[in-house]
Amino acid sequence: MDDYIRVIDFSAYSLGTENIAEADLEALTQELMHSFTTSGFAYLKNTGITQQEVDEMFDVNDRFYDLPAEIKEKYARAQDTSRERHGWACIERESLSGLSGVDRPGDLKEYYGIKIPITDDESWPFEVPEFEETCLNFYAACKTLTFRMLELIARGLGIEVAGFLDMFKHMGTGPNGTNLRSLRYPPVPDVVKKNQLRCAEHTDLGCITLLFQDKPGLEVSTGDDFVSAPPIPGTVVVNIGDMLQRWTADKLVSTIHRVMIPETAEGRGEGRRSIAFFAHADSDVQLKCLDGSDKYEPMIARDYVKQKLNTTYL
Ligand SMILES: O=C(O)CCC(=O)C(=O)O
Ligand SMILES: [Fe+2]
Repeated sequence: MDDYIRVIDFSAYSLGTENIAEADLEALTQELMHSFTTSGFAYLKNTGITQQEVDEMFDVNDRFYDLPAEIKEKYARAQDTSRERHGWACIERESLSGLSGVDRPGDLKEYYGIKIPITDDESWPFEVPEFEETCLNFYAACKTLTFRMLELIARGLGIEVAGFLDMFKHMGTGPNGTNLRSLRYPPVPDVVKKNQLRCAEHTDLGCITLLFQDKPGLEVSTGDDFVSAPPIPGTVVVNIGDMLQRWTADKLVSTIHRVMIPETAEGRGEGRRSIAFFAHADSDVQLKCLDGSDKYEPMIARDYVKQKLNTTYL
């Protein structure tokens, strides 16, 4: 099972590299496709996103989370369950168990969702002056890395690269559900509700997720069991979401994962932080099986997201 979530060296196509040799691109494509068609998960090392950038994101988000609740409340995300919204969500506001059909209490996490461009009724927390810039820079880096992966995925699927990338052209600028989310799991309270987890088992609903984490707790399903996917310094976890599984007629797999409550008293006394970048196709894209089959009915991305999100807010 050691090989279930492989570490892939992305240095040939890391951010900032140009003029990549065809053989390197092909090798990387094969490695990614192996992981995405088996466990649906991989670690990428040497992506070009540095640990310093990740630490700055953790730091600036901590400064927001450390504000009094009444200030954070000003930045609460709109209670609109039909789409991703920009803003903060308090502990137990969301249970991702809805996505897997299991009944659990709200997750023991708070989060801030960055969904750009922001709308007239949304804002950035001015109490943490560097928040907006740090988050926007990190979003840009995640977007570039995602586009590189989408390009390799298109190659791996044998479809036209430019046409596929065009279906993500509004990411960060227009109608597209992509969002960057920082998550903070507080030290576990003395009393925990029955069946409550830090993050309930679920599959991600978008196309590709990038995940940066500072402590163990993440577990990935193998079908009949779970394996842990602890942080490996200098790497980012990448996984496939439901939208891409459906779109590829199940060739790429979206795998169940969760974040458990630590078993030891020491672990429970510590908080945990993560940052997830959920990349979606443009909202008006028709998700029609890319292999030309009719395994799934064509569906508009916006409607797909709406249907999934309706299950997660409490
Ligand atoms: O915090 C983590 O490590 C994972 C969170 C997650 O899977 C999610 O928010 O979709
Ligand atoms: Fe997830």
